[in-house]
Amino acid sequence: MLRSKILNRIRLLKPVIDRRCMSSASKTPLTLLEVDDKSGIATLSLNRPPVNSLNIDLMNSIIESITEIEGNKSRGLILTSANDRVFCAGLDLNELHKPNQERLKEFWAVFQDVWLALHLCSVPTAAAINGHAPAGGCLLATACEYRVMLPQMTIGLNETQFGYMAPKWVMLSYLSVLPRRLAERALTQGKLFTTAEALDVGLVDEIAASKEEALAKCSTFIDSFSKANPLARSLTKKQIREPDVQKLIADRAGDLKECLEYINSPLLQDGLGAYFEALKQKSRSKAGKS
Ligand SMILES: CC/C=C\C/C=C\C/C=C/C=C/CC(=O)SCCNC(=O)CCNC(=O)[C@H](O)C(C)(C)COP(=O)(O)OP(=O)(O)OC[C@H]1O[C@@H](n2cnc3c(N)ncnc32)[C@H](O)[C@@H]1OP(=O)(O)O
Repeated sequence: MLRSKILNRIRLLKPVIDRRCMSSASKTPLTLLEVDDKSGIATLSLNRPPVNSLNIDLMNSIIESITEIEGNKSRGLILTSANDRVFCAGLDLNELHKPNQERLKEFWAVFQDVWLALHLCSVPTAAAINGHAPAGGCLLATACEYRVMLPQMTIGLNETQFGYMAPKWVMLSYLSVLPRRLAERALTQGKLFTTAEALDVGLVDEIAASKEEALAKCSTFIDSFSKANPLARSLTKKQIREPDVQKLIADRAGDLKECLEYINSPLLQDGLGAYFEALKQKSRSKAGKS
């Protein structure tokens, strides 16, 4: 009964995700998908310069790739970045700052979809975190089952640093990896963990000296399921993740409404504007422009 319920729910989910995927074709490859013909493991690289910030097109491209990977019977999915400094800079602040309301609704729905698609992905998933992973970038990493990170990077849900509170389902993704007291402290502080700190608290599982080593460690993790029946493994993962997923699926409209109110509030728009300006200023001074 529960199995068919879960499968039906996934089928219900899929049409939403598939329909969204068809709606936008990006001109440049926002994601690069390679399947190793020996191991059968798919590597999905985020490829939206300069920092893989998540806009509608990139998130649709990720969803499309996950749907393709699940359909082509890949043995596993490794999520990584084509950029050697940044894994993913989180949500594209251009989508949140002074947003077009219709676009913001679509943006948020796709944000919900990309988490559901990755969190419920039927094949084993691992993140080779070869760059900084703040906020939404951290969410993509925690949606995966295993995380390998390179040194001297940062990862964490830093929303309170720019005046936001992460949505409930984003917090749940953190709580699926960190003990509650630590997750609460990190969320309220908006903490960005260094690679060493992230390993220490269990936010990441291993550290690798290079991207190649990180990919190899992720492949070893995926190989650890070689003796498990793929369907039984997938159903077991979905059953364990079902309660968290249900909290979003049961009230996607409510989550969207709360997000719109929150993002559009003047206080938050001011905070976000100042934060975004500081980022641009930092970038300009780095490039030697005053
Ligand atoms: C009740 C609650 C319900 C709902 C809640 C409502 C809303 C919640 C909102 C929520 C969730 C938010 C999650 C998010 O992901 S918001 C985004 C958070 N991201 C960040 O804070 C990261 C910011 N970026 C950085 O820290 C750094 O850029 C870096 C560490 C990722 C990389 O540093 P670099 O030194 O390599 O690069 P920079 O010079 O800083 O940047 C280069 C370039 O990229 C621009 N940029 C950086 N990050 C973003 C971004 N997230 N979006 C858009 N653009 C970004 C940066 O401005 C530079 O651009 P220019 O060169 O100035 O053009």
